[in-house]
Amino acid sequence: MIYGAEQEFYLASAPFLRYTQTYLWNAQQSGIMGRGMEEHMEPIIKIEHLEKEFKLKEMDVHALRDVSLDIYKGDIYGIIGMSGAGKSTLVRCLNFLERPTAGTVTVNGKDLAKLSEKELREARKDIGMIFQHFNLLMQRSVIDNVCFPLEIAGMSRAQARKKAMEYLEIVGLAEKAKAYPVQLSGGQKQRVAIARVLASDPKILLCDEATSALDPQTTKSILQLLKEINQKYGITIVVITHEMAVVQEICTHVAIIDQGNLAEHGTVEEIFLAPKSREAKRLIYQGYEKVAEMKGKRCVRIVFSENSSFEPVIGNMVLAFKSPVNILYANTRDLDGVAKGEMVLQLPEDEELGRKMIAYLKSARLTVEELEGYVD
Ligand SMILES: Nc1ncnc2c1ncn2[C@@H]1O[C@H](COP(=O)(O)OP(=O)(O)OP(=O)(O)O)[C@@H](O)[C@H]1O
Repeated sequence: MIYGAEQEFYLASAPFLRYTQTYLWNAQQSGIMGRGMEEHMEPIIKIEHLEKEFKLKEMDVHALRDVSLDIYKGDIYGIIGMSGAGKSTLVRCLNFLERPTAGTVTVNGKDLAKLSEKELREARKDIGMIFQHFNLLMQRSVIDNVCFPLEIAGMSRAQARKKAMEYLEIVGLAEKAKAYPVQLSGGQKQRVAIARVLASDPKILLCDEATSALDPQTTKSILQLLKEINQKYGITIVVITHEMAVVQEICTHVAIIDQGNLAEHGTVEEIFLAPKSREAKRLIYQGYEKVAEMKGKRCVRIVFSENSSFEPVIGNMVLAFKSPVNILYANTRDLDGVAKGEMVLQLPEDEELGRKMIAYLKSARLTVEELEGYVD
């Protein structure tokens, strides 16, 4: 493998462990190493049996229940669920903005609950955060917004400005350095927030609904920027969202939170190909227009995970069984840059024929899942 500037930086300036993690991350990205080898790596974030209860006057709110999750260096981990599911609470527990009621959060090998206030402040330097409403200082120019945390950390003004300009270049906003936040679009404001957080050299970036206030096109460009940052700097990213499209666009992994419980987690591909929990199915099927027509019928969802097309398989099946099938939904989705086709078919009423068709589709190496009973 060829060592680039980033690896040299790690070799020169960081302890062996950090270099090893970067090497493993790069090996994983370049396909040298399979995901299975992670078993031998420590997760960068380890959440074990996390509970969070808010005690209110009128009642207690149990926001998180027994959530356990491992996030590895280089992952872009989506946390998805409905409003009030507990996503923000979970992410705020990762830097102890919220203290868990029970369970442990270990970041970079440190159990956050065991740290003193000073050690916790130190540990938080590795964890950056961006928000839905950008949280910029409106009275300060773009460059001063990026400089602000650097100067607070003790960097000289000249040094801070130099570093801030470097990061404004990275996010494509160097020419707006002297502008004020009020003069920027939503997407530009989020870019400033990203430059500001990157300037502090975080190892982990938490994004709390970072694209929810943006239009679809701007959302795409910000997600693309986050992906570039992940790939270029190896920063682990945790993305909170209620939109499956965001998860599909950039995440490698996803955890689905439902009423404070971890409903399901895995790679985005695993969950997309075969969602198991009701909440995962609801999220995956939410784009289906003809859901009402699927009720009470023998429907199957098939997914192409390879580079081929549905038509010959379906056409050949209809010819082989001499029985038509009804196509209720067909679509292609881009999962982290890889096109996946999905289709919902209504099979014939005849039980035996339906079973044979399912076997036929499976023999064509399609992922086949019976929908009956899941569609609401
Ligand atoms: N500081 C708090 N005090 C009391 N209850 C809280 C507090 N923060 C969150 N909750 C409650 O915990 C539950 C989970 O809230 P949380 O904000 O984590 O959900 P969410 O999935 O992020 O929702 P949304 O997508 O709407 O932001 C909700 O019932 C919420 O009312």
